[in-house]
Amino acid sequence: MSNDPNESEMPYDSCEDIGTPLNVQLCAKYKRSFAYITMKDRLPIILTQVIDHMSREKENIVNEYGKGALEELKIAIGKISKLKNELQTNKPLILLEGNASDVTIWNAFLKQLKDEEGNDPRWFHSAWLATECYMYRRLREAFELTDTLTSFDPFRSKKQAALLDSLGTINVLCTYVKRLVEQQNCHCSTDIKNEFMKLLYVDLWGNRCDLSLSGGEKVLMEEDPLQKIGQLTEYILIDEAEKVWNTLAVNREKSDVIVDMVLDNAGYELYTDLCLADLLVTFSLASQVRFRAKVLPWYVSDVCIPDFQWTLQILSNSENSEVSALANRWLGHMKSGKWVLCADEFWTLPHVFNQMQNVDPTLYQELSNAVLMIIKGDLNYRKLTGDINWEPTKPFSEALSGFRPTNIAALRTLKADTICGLLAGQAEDTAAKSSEWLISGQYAVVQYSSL
Ligand SMILES: O=P(O)(O)OC[C@@]1(O)O[C@H](CO)[C@@H](O)[C@@H]1O
Ligand SMILES: [Mn+2]
Repeated sequence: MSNDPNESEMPYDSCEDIGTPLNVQLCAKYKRSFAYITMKDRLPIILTQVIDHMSREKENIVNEYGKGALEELKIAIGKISKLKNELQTNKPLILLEGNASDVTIWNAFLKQLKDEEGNDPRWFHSAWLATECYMYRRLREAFELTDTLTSFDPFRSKKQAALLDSLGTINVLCTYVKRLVEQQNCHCSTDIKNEFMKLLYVDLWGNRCDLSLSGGEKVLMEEDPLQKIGQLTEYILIDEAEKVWNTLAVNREKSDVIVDMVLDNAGYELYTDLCLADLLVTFSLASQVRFRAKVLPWYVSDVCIPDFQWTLQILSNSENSEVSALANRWLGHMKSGKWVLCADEFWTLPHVFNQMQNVDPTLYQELSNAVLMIIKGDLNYRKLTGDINWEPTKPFSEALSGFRPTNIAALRTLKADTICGLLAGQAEDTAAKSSEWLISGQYAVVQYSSL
């Protein structure tokens, strides 16, 4: 039993004082896992911040959502407080209420989520992926069941601040991208490849900006991203960017070349996604980019439809003429159909990706029509590789366990204790440099799996 005085009050009955065993799904019952730290400390902090935000902003919320919102705010705060208590006292996960389209799938999932002894699922004793996704879905339920707050996003102000706090870096990147795409005819294919690689790495490191990991604390971007990527090469543990380029180059200027970009965080990361997507359509590496956003507020900073639309709008109204011009160019891509914004329920279900073909065959089929899926971020990587504590040298394509709708590029900064595809000894060498290498966001991978 730990000597943590707080812990003795919490019934973490059979949490084991070990790390996650090999080839087992990440779970908070292993006290030396990031799952345990997340469940015990990080998620309660995020829920507390939501409650504080709602209390502090109640007048503004009532102004925006109507006076009926005041009473419903109080009820929602009560539900979120109850959710936090259930989590902290390791209670069984209860079924979702309401008739939202995903409730049936969620509840079927929860009913099969028994533990080894066939007991009901609990926060510290069921798969971390399931319980953390469940927390965000229960948070959504607190608003979904109201009359006035059904569209309330408790993370909206944080996501908007994440963009506004990065305007310095955005301005620098904008100057570079605007000049690049406006001189589109004076670049030979070598140039285009070089520019693609630069924006791919800028997009990769944009994933460091994640408010879930930071527990909602601001993540400021202040430097020149193009300079910065040159200094970060050593932190890319696996770099298959060349294979990503080759998949695009071989299909360049063909018709019907679709690239799906599965988005992660709003703010600066989304801006880097848009910059990369502009290069893809401008230099005919893709005839269409389909952005895959979330249908509900997710892991604090993930992109929902309103966040995407707000980002384009706020930038198109920027006082900086270059930022405004580039954003208007992007609104043009949306209007022309070169860019499409999609939101699919699957990305906010608890399922790992190799279950997609059964759970959402339509989405799987759609993705199969793309030449490439660019999958952003840590949570998506965890779902992609089954959220299993693989041997670090497990080949990436094997870890996908049969999920292969098309060619896949995963761009991830490491923020959870699972990895695959490393060379022999690479995990040990990196751990010797930084004990937090798997969870700090300091290291990254660009991993590729061909169809
Ligand atoms: O997917 P993202 O935004 O890159 O990271 C999501 C994250 O912050 O949330 C989970 C832990 O709470 C981990 O997957 C990771 O640390
Ligand atoms: Mn995220």
